[in-house]
Formats: sequence, C-alpha cells, structure tokens
Amino acid sequence: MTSRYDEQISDGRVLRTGVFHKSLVREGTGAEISCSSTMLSSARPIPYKRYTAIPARVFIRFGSRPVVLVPSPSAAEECFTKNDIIFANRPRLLAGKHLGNNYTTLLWASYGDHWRNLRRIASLELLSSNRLQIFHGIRVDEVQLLCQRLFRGSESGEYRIVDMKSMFFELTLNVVMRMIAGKRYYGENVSGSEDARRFKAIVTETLQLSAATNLVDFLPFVKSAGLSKTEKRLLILRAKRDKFTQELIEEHRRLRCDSASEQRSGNMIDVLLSLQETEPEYYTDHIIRGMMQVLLIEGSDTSAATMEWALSSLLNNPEILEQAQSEIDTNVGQSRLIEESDLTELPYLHGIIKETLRIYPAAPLLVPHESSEECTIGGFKVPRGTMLLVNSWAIQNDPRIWEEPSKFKPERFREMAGKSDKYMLLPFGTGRRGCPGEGLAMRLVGLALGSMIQCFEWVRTGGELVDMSVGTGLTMPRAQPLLAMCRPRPAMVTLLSQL
Ligand code: HEM
Repeated sequence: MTSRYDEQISDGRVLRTGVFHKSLVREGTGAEISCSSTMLSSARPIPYKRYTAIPARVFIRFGSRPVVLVPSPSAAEECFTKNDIIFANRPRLLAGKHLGNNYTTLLWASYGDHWRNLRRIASLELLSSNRLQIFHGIRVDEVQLLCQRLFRGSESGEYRIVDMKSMFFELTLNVVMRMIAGKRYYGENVSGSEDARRFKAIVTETLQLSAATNLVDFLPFVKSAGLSKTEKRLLILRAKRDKFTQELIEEHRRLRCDSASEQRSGNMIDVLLSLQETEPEYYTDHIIRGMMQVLLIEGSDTSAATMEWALSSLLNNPEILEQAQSEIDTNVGQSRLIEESDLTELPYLHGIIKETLRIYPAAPLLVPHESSEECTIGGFKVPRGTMLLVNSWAIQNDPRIWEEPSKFKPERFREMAGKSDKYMLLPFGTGRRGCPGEGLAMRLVGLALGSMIQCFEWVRTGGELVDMSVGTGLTMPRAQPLLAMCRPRPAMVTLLSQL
C-alpha cells in the first residue's frame, strides 16, 4: 500500500501525516506526496535509526501546497544565509488568520515594514539586553518565590511530591506578564486567580488548535464546503484571546487617565499606549492586542516546557544532577543563591540546557517559513510560494552529526568548546525570523534550573524512570506532566527560610 519512502516519512515521523499514497515521493524532484490528514505542526520525531536514508532535503506537496523539508545543517545554512530574506515570509495558514489576527502579528506577519516595526518594538522595549537588565529583578523575584513555595511544603526535611509542570508554567507566565502588563497572576497576594485560569486555558487551547489537523490549509476544496470545525473553534478562541488582552489594555488606559498615577511603569502595554497617543492609526488596539498575545504565548509555554524536560532528564540521570550540584557548590557556594551573572561560570549547567534543547526542542520544525521568490537549495530549484519546514529535531539528533544522539550528555558541549554548533543546533531558529526571546529564555531557564539544583534534592516519585514520551501539542510537550519529589538541601535551609 505504501512505498518505502512513505514508510520512512510516516513511520520516521519526519512529518506525522495521514495516509500517503504509493510512489509519490522522489528525492529532490519536487514530486508529490498527497496526504489525507496532515498534521503539519505536530510533526513528531521518533528514534533516529529509521531515519538514516532521509536525504538532505525533501520536496513534497501537502494537498495544493508545495513544501520543502530540510533535515540537514548544510541545507538549513543555505536557507538562513543566502536565502534568508527570501524565506523570511510566513505561509498564510489558518492559524495565522485567526490567531495571528489576520497575519498582522509579529509571529505571522509577512516580511516587510510592518513586521520590521513590530520586531523592533518587541526587541527594544522587552527583549534587548538593556531591557532584560532592567527587568532582571522580576526574574529573581519570581524564581525566589518558586523556591519559597517548594521550601514551605517541606521544611521538615521530608520529600514531598510536586507538580513541576504547573510550577514552571506559573513561573514563566508571571515573568512575562509582569514585563508586559506589570502584574502577576499566580501565587500569594494575587487577586486575579480567575484571570490566571482563563489565560492558562487560552494557552492550552492555542497550542492544541495551532497543532490541530487542518485540512483547510492544504485542501482548498474543504474550505469551499463551509467553515471547518477547526476554523469555528479558532474563531471562538480568537474572541477569547481578544477579550482577555483588551481587558488588560482597558485596565492600563484607566490607570493612565488616573491623575494620581502620573508615573509610567515602563511595562510594554504602557509603551504601546504611549505610541498610540502619537500614531493612533497605526498603533490600534488590534495591533497592541496581537503583540501582547504573541509575546505572552510564545514566551511562557516554550521556556516552561524546556525547564520541565531538563528536570525530567536530571531525574533520570542522577549522576548528572550530582555533577551540576557540585559545579554550583564550587563556583557559587552555599552562602548565597545563584545569580544570573554566575551562569557564564557554569558550563556544565549550560550544557544541560543545550542538551535539553537539542533532544526536546520546543519547536521541532521551527515555525513555517515561505519563499517570496524562486531560489535554490543544494542546487535544486525551489519555486516561489514554497513552504519551508526546517526539521531542527532531525538535525539535532542525526547520528552522522552527534555521537549517541539519544543519550543525554551535557559534557558533549564541553568537548565541542570553541567549535561552532550554529546550524547543528537550531532550537531558536536563526536569521531574520529567528526567536527574539532567546536571551530572555536562556537567562530564565538558567536561573530557575540552577536554583532548583542548588537549593533542593530531587528524586523520582517511584522506582521507574520518568516517562519521557512526547505528547501532542505545538511545543513538544511531555505526554505526562512532570511530578517529582523534592526536599531542601540541608546546607540551604537557613538561606531558604530567609526568603
Ligand atoms: C526555550 C524557549 C524558546 C524557544 C525554544 C523558542 C523557539 C522559537 C522558534 C524556533 C521560533 C521560530 C523561528 C523561525 O521561524 O525560524 C521562535 C519565534 C519567536 N519567538 Fe521564541 N522561543 C522561546 C522563547 C521565547 C520567548 C521567551 C519569547 C518572548 C517573550 C519568544 C518570542 C518569539 C517570537 C515573537 C517569535 C516570532 C519571531 C518572528 O516571526 O519574527 N520566544 N521561537
């Protein structure tokens, strides 16, 4: 029924798709695959051995849409260097229409002046080194609050079970929410627990729906048969997201009008509302809402999922956890808490984060790009309007590039010291559309994970290894939320009790 290639592609889950028809794929020829239920963004990797015959690039066709799939560093390099401007567009997928507010948000906008402007604002006002330094206190505060929460339940020194998925999600959302809107949603002294619940549901649904099978994107005749079920759900979700972010805008507008609050807080909504005063036709509420939505969603779940995978890997490799603890004890000591400025002195911890991003990248196919004109990759012609999927998971787990790719080995980065891993390790993408939040993510993941390792002892909840299966969703989530047992390290109790 299916060809060998079909099996490599479907079983190897380069792309997890529906049924492939026989004899439709040939390497580099632009030959077609037709599929019945493409699940583009949930492409899920599996162990690599099935994958060795996959060529440097594959031209395929999803329904009516030509796609080039790039699973090699050399081809990725071509895409993000000589062809970077050509591939700086995003395809017009249904998610971009509804969740990208008609392709006007930073994530979904086409390459051009509007995108450049949004990107400049996001970088300057939120994500530049300078802004990250200004917001440094927020990250310290939130990580210490997390330590405090973990400590409070286990002062007695007994191990207790904690739900680390929720803890990490709440941490990252609080950090990004405070940078954008100046308020936190989770924890003590927070009045907005209902808002927090609403937002969590919005994030979960956004990730599910963005990843959902969406025939309309690839088979236009489905659209002509009426609004698809997915599209109806997207419309409802869009309304919820707009309502949520509009309420935050109104709240800030009221505060700005309030003569008592003359001082501007410097958070992002305030900056955007100031820009609205000078250029109301461009900085509409629609544009402000889109900016908030992208940053809140992109900024929270990706970093939280990375922390969860990292801790899961440490629980399954206690000797690595011990080595990381000893690196922190030697370089930071136990009389003060780890700080972001220590991270450069902790190469082993850095290796743990990189190894996590290598095996469990939050966006295994990055975000789809699209060519704005004809170009070549590896000598093959790629027509204008071709969707580009860079399979970063495949590149990062290729045994021709990485020794024992399925093994969690942070020391491999020490061995590579001084050598560039640029196109071999692409968890944040690269080039013009590369992730602008990398600096924030690396600081926050480093500080949070470092603090967990420095302050607490961690063990698995049972005798078995933590299940490392991947669930469904856009950010390569764990199939099961991570439950772990922790207790304070005796040498850290005094410090923790002073928090
Ligand atoms: C571990 C954490 C993160 C990972 C792995 C990650 C990964 C990515 C990837 C792979 C892309 C797409 C690159 C491409 O299209 O080639 C992306 C885009 C983006 N990310 Fe991140 N990200 C993370 C955290 C963040 C944070 C903290 C923020 C901001 C608060 C953020 C904001 C964005 C935005 C706005 C885009 C769209 C950029 C554009 O289209 O111009 N990300 N991210």
